[in-house]
Amino acid sequence: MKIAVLTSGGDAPGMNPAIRAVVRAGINSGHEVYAVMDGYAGLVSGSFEKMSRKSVSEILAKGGTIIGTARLKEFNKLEVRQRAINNMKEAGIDALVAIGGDGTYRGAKALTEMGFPVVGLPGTIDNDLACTDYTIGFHTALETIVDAIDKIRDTSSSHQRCSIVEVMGRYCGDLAVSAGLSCGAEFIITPEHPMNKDEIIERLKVHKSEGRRNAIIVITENVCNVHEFAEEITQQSGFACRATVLGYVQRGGSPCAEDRILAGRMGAYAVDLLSQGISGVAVGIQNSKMVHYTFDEVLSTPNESMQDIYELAAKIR
Ligand SMILES: Nc1ncnc2c1ncn2[C@@H]1O[C@H](COP(=O)(O)OP(=O)(O)O)[C@@H](O)[C@H]1O
Ligand SMILES: O=P(O)(O)OC[C@H]1O[C@](O)(COP(=O)(O)O)[C@@H](O)[C@@H]1O
Ligand SMILES: [Mg+2]
Repeated sequence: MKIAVLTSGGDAPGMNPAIRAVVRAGINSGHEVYAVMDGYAGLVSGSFEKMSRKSVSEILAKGGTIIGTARLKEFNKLEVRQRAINNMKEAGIDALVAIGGDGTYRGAKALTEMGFPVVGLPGTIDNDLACTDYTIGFHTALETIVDAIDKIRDTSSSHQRCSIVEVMGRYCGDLAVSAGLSCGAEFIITPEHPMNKDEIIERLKVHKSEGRRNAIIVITENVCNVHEFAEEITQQSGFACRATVLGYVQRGGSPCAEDRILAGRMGAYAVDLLSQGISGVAVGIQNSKMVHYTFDEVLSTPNESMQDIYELAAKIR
């Protein structure tokens, strides 16, 4: 079988180990493996490169994705996807492994509905996909955030300030809650558990009156304007407050061991599925076991895998 592999949407640490696993497991199972450059854009332009064992050597520790990624709006058009399928058929490609997040899965579902076999791997720092406990990249981004917040705590405490730290996640609070819990943040604000600003300011006043030197607020992006919120806190709470938007630093860097292993397992599992003639599904990890669900199931199921972490953060705050 000729298998193509692509990475799409926001890059995530661990995408390279996932590519490596698909290539190595594919070749070891007697398949040919092709890389598609720059996500769905490469499918549409027919940008394929045959991979060898050597072309994926020394990439386990590299951040980003060596085959590039893209966001291609036009992929929601039928004629654009048809061009992608025609290009794959012309190159003799039988199946595709698409590594990315929810948008990538929507594209993969659409290709599946057009009759082309696709298997999805969850590659996003956001952890915003259902039917998997973790996505590839989540743990590395979490470590980066924890390291940054610990550093912010040092300077915040020295100056007796309150610090707001905005983290990624798009509309999913999993990074914020996990980082907030790990760093003992005084407040964690997520789309799942938003908090009333007035209540936070009241609690900060109490905090200040108890002689506490600083406070950390971890917040998911897209919840509010953190600079305006910092100004309100400064005006009303008694704490001078600064906001830090962590930004793209969270997406870069060498994948942690957990992400490398997860990516390896998922890549090999995807090849096993295709070898068995199974497609139209996305791979996940649940209770340490590899699982697969249809794209429809993943995209229509609420993402509640971290429910217990949200509850724990509330219990031990
Ligand atoms: N409804 C859709 N139909 C077809 N393709 C889509 C759809 N939504 C997203 N995609 C494709 O998937 C790409 C990646 O999605 P995006 O949301 O940017 O990142 P991620 O996959 O990481 O969530 C998009 O740029 C687009 O090419
Ligand atoms: O790279 P861009 O286009 O600025 O997108 C930023 C978004 O990408 C992410 O880093 C990753 O999101 P996706 O995995 O959905 O692509 C989000 O956390 C963030 O909101
Ligand atoms: Mg996404």
